[in-house]
Parts: sequence; structure tokens; C-alpha cells
Amino acid sequence: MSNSNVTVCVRFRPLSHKERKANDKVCFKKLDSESFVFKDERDEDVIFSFDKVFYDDAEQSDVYNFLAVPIVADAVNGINGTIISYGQTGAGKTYSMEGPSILHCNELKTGLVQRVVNDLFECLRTSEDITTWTVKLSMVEIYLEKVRDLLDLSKDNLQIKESKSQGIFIYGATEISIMNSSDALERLSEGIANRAVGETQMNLASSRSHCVYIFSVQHGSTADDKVRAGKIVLVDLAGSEKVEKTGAEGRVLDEAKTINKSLSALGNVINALTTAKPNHVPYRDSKLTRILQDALGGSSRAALLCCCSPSSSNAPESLSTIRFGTRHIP
Ligand SMILES: Nc1ncnc2c1ncn2[C@@H]1O[C@H](COP(=O)(O)OP(=O)(O)OP(=O)(O)O)[C@@H](O)[C@H]1O
Repeated sequence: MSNSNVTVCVRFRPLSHKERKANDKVCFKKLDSESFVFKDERDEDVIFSFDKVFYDDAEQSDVYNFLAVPIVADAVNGINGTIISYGQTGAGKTYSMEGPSILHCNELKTGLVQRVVNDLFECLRTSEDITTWTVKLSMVEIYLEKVRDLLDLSKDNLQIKESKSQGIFIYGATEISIMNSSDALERLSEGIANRAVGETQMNLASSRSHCVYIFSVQHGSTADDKVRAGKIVLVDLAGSEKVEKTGAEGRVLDEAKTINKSLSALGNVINALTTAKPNHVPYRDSKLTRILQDALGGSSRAALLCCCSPSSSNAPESLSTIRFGTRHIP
């Protein structure tokens, strides 16, 4: 693997009740915990390998332990990290990030976001080296290339800026101080309720915006007088889908085109970062990649979770999801 700071994983959700009832076949075969065989559009077998493959029996905690634990540990040491869930509509992105509900769900189903929040506060509280700390939360969504503040809907076209002291930041975005994990989850659930939800023929409640949650952590240490700052950025991307399949027109078509454009910008950035010596990383090609610039590049740690439907009827879309995040094809 050329760049160990970017971890790329695939997760296949279980077949849904509807897919089982329709007698859908599964479009992949497990080889091991890092590789699987996928039947492509010409019915030929293609082997894909990733840093990790989570099959339909994977627990939420398995995904968290592999992807997120190192990122939380780094953020407490002043290193930025980002976790991104990606995939077609209905592939399990939101389930992986938030579980069935951000506030009310059992331990088994609790998503990455709640686990990150719980561990972050636990690390800050129990570390012997940390004397004082603050955690601030911002939540924005990117809809039709506009950055909207999910904690204050009157701010609907925020600009992204860069400064020496702050790095990349969203100018004027609401930042709220968070004291503990239950406080964080309350605020997150308020922001999540504000997400723009569109309707397409594919999925009646599919999220049409990229949702970005930013936890900025600052702390002082007993070791020296320095204040360390790190951030954890969690991103639930809008569903990627084939425009023709959704039967989209007008605004919905614009949404789909803008989503696909920003996803390919992200794909180009991830490809450049996983290349041995990238000449140029095209962060400026979309609002999404610009916001993520200092949580993806440099010494930051990034984890990409490509969520996939296991059903053969969604095989072409699953294949493009997999290709998007391809680590390598042997
Ligand atoms: N690992 C899983 N185990 C059990 N159920 C799952 C899993 N992943 C997803 N599901 C179920 O599959 C359905 C679709 O998942 P989800 O809403 O997370 O998809 P999505 O990719 O976020 O879609 P969208 O882009 O429309 O927001 C939901 O009913 C969810 O509960």
C-alpha cells in the first residue's frame, strides 16, 4: 500500500427483506478478510482487495475498531483525521455512520459517530497527560455546491477559507462547545434533522447532500506549555447513483449531477493521495474536497468506508462504488 495514512474498506450490508423476497442473488463471493470476487457486468469474476472487507455478518463495533480507533487516538494527540462513508443510495452509509438512530439505539447497532464521540470524551477525561481541553462541533451540509450550516439554517452559503493559524476553515460556521458525549449527540441529532432530504424513484428518503460533522479538539498537556489542536471530520456522503436509473429531471437531475461531480473530485483526490508521490492533489475541484483538504492530506489519517449493496440487481452500481475506492486489483 503506497500511502498508509489512507485506509480504504468495503462493507456489504445484509440482503434486505425486499431483496430476499425477490430472490435476489448475492453479487460477490468472500475470499478472505481483505479480498472478494465480484461478478462484473459481463458476468466475469473480478478480484478486489482492500485494507479490509466487512461482510454482512460484521458488527458495527468491528467497523469502528478497525477504522476509527486510530483516528480518535490521533486526534487527541493533535493529528487530524477523517472518516468518510460512501456508496450508492440504500447501501448502508447512514446505518454505518449513525446506526438506526443517533440518540436511541442499542449498543450493538450504535454507529461510528456515537462511538467516536464516546471514545473521544473518554480519552480526554482519562488521559493523565491532558490538563485542560475543549471540544467544539460544527455541522454543515454541501447541497448543490453550497455549504449550509446545519446548526443555523440562516447561514446557507458559507465560504471556505484558509489561514496559517487555523488551516482550512469554514468562515462563519457555527461552532458550539461540547462538554460531554450526551451533549454532543443531542446537538448532532438537531443538525441531522435539518438535512435536506430529496425524493427519487430509487429511494424515498435518500439524502441528497453531503453531511460533514467537524469536531475540533484543543488540549493542554502536563508535558509542556503547548496547546495541541486536532480535528475529527466525519462525512456521510450523498448517495451516488446512475442518473438514468433514477428517472431524474429538473432539480433532482441537477442534484444527481452535482453529487456525481463532487464524488469524482473526491475520487481523484483519494487516488492522488494513494499514489506514491502525487504531483498535484486537486483539492480545489469541489467544496467537499476543499473542506476535507487538511483532514485528508499531510500527516492526517483518513478512512474511507465504501458501502455496498450485496444484491445482484444493484451490481453495476456496487461495482462503480468498489472501483471508486479501489485499493488495488491483483
Ligand atoms: N449493516 C447493516 N445491517 C443491517 N441493516 C442495514 C445495514 N446497513 C444498512 N442496513 C439497512 O439498509 C437500509 C438502507 O441503509 P441506509 O439508509 O444506511 O443507506 P444509505 O446508503 O445511507 O442510503 P441513502 O443514500 O439513501 O441515505 C436501512 O433500512 C438500514 O437499516
